Order: sequence, then structure tokens, then C-alpha cells
Amino acid sequence: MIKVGIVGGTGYTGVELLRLLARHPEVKLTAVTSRKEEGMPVAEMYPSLRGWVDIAFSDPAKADLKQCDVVFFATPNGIAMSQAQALLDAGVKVIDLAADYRIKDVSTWEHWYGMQHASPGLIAEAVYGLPEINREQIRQARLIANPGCYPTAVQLGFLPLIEAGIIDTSHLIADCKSGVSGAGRKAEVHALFAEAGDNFKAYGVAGHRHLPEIRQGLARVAGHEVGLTFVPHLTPLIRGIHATLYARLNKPADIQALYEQRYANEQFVDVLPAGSHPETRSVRGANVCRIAVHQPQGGDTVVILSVIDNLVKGAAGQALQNMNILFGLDERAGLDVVPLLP
Ligand SMILES: NC(=O)C1=CN([C@@H]2O[C@H](COP(=O)(O)OP(=O)(O)OC[C@H]3O[C@@H](n4cnc5c(N)ncnc54)[C@H](OP(=O)(O)O)[C@@H]3O)[C@@H](O)[C@H]2O)C=CC1
Ligand SMILES: CC(=O)N[C@@H](CCC(=O)OP(=O)(O)O)C(=O)O
Repeated sequence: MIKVGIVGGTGYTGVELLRLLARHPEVKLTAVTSRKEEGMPVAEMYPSLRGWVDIAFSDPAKADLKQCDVVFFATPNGIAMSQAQALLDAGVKVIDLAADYRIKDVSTWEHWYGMQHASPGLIAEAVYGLPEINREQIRQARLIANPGCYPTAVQLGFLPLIEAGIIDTSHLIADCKSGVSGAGRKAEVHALFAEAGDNFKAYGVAGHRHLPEIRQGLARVAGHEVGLTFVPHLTPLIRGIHATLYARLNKPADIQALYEQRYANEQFVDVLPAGSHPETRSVRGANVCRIAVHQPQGGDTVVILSVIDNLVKGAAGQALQNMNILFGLDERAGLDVVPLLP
């Protein structure tokens, strides 16, 4: 059995990891931390996990994480970067759901995240955990930088077009909407029911910290810098991201066939029939990205619709997919979940 630790088990991505790991056949949950809830049984805080998870939260400073085979950091940005080295030295693999190791250029990271990096020496080694691009490197990794939620939806949406070299990569547009759980469980005014409910707004138009992450990923695939306008919006959903992506074709192509072929062997990317409009509720609770491809009026503008559950393919599910790859397990282990309707 793989001994698993979670730092930050009370947050939305932490409890989502617990939900998925509870059904994983090869996992023994060894430590789940919370500074505020030390000693409280997990199932007392989250009754949905009664009968599934039978350990209590421990203080991260006291938890013996070095006895684990893998530790997930479901913590705010800037936590894993101070603790990863000691765990790696003890032979523990680390999967960070935050952004500490996502950006390869440390000064870019420090600019967007507003703090000094505590372990810049590990950034080069960290593997960006988007399996649909980096599966082979993930297999060999000790340290995984799990992608952000918007970056997952946007990169999977643009990837086939960029790989095929058939679009103008200098003017990409990603118009994205997120549910409120994307902001985490901590109390914040903009996430209050009376603020976020029955309301819809853009934010971060001048610059969002996912912009450099998406640009870096797409540039790697393109082999050169890309121009991207990224506009996130907050919607009155709890879960879900809907990304509407625009690009200009520079040569004619059968886009539907391109996407179907690119993702034919990907278990967690579903290319819908031509003309479809994917809904966020069609992925709720499941580790899947559903994509539909459009070329309105047969013109040269391609519109890609990409939906994920921000907490699953956008965070905890993808982290578990990465764990399965790291340990040579069936990639679907613990992830064979049917989306929840309505
Ligand atoms: N929500 C989402 O859709 C997504 C989130 N992410 C990223 O995943 C990470 C977790 O997000 P989310 O679950 O939403 O966050 P939450 O705010 O919901 O939870 C954060 C967790 O971290 C713990 N924590 C906070 N500060 C510290 C600390 N200094 N040391 C140890 N533990 C700490 C908290 O518990 P306590 O304070 O009791 O210790 C809590 O369990 C973030 O980096 C986020 O950016 C990535 C993709 C999507
Ligand atoms: C709705 C909302 O607030 N979303 C968050 C992004 C989600 C997130 O947690 O960011 P990471 O994926 O980088 O960890 C935001 O815009 O800051």
C-alpha cells in the first residue's frame, strides 16, 4: 500500500483528495494535517466521509510526514517550497497543488506571487503535472507541480491546435469562468453568498497569476513565445470552469478530427461530437475535461469550449492522476467516478 500524507486537509482541494483517495485500492491514508483542527476526526468535520476516512487531523509541525511514500500539499502558495526538500531527502515524493514549482523562471514567479522563493534550486527538477503533455517525465519525477485550474482547461483546449502549427499563436484569447470554490474555503468577502450569488463579474483583466503559467505551457508546445489574452470571471457556481478559447486558423484543417486523434488515448479528455456545447455539470466531481470544437460559419476563427471541475481535473483529481503515474499504477485508480447530476 502507498502511504499518503496530505498537508492542508480541511480545504476544498484537501477534502476532495480525501474523497477520491477513500476509494483508491492501493492507498493507506497516513497523515492529514490542519493547524486549526488538530485532533478533530476528519469525519466529524466532513460527515460525508464517515465510514470512509477514520483518522484525525494532526498539526503539520508534529505530523510524521517522512514516513509517507507521497505527500500532497493542498496548501496556499508558498508553503510547499519550504518543506519539499526535507521530504525529498527522506525519499518521499511530493505533489504540490499550489503554484510553488509551476513557473520555471524564478523572477517571473516572484513577481506574480509577491514573495521570495524559498527553494529555487528545486524548480528545475519539478515536473509540471499535466499528464496529457508530460506523462513520461511524470513517471520519473520526485516532485510534481500540479497545474492550476484555469491553466488545465486552457492548455488542454489549445494544445492540439498549437501542436499542429495551424493557428496564429500571437493572438490567442481565453475567456474563462470559474465557480466560487476556486477561491478556496477561507473566508473572503467576494466569495460570500450575497456577493457571489446572483452575480457575474470579470476580474484580473490587467493580469492574473495564471497568465504566466498558461503562456509558459503553450510556449513550450509551440517552441516560441505566444500572445495570450486571459480574462477570468467569477460565476455563481460552486464548482466548475468553462473556458471559451478563440484562435485564428492560418491554414484549413479538419479540427474535429485533429482533436479526436490527439486525445484518442487520453482517458480523462473527452472530445464531444461536432457542434456540442459542454456543460460544467457534465464534469462535476469527475476527473475529466470535456472539449467541443467549433468553426462558426466556416470562417477562420476557431472556438474551443473546454470544461472541467476546478476541484478535480483542475486540482485534486489531477494530483491523484499524477500519483498513479508516479507509482506505476492504473491511471484511473480512485478516479473512476461518474459525474454528479443535477
Ligand atoms: N480551489 C481550487 O479550485 C484550486 C486550488 N488550487 C490550489 O490548491 C491549494 C489549496 O487550495 P484550497 O484547497 O482551495 O485552499 P483552502 O483555503 O480551501 O485550504 C487551505 C488548506 O491549507 C491549510 N493551511 C493554510 N495555511 C497553512 C500553512 N501555513 N501551513 C500548513 N497548512 C496550511 C489550511 O488548514 P489550516 O489553516 O487549518 O492549517 C487548509 O486545510 C492552493 O494553493 C490553491 O491555489 C489549485 C487548483 C484549483
Ligand atoms: C475563483 C477564483 O478565485 N479562482 C482562483 C484561481 C484558482 C486557484 O486556486 O488558483 P491555483 O490553481 O493557481 O492554485 C483565482 O482566480 O485566484
